[in-house]
Amino acid sequence: MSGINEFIENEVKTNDVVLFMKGTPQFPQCGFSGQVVQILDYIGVDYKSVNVLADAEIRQGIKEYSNWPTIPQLYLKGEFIGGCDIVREMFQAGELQQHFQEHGISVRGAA
Ligand SMILES: N[C@@H](CCC(=O)N[C@@H](CS)C(=O)NCC(=O)O)C(=O)O
Ligand code: FES
Repeated sequence: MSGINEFIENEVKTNDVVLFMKGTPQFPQCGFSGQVVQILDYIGVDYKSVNVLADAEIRQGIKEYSNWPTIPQLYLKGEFIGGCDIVREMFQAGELQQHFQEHGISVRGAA
């Protein structure tokens, strides 16, 4: 396994929620990444973010890791959830919040 794969695996296994994105939550560098940040902030979950624009190897490596061609990529407990479209659709259906809760992640307004 390459060093990049190990780095990615470590990130997604040691942090409950990880968002691979362009830019930072404070300053997203792309609207797709920004949308996922807004949804996660609205739901009120804590998450680790990784800026793929800071490292070309991570930008490429994360696509191979998940077999998904684009950024952003959201992970929950080591599992790839999806990109912007999937996250938005799940959020609008109330499924994202439910999914987090089912995995023991506290969300805003939940007991
Ligand atoms: N429909 C995608 C939108 C994300 C997307 O198209 N990302 C592009 C542009 S930011 C991307 O990551 N391209 C490959 C790259 O920039 O490395 C989703 O649901 O996440
Ligand atoms: S950086 Fe251009 S669409 Fe995301």
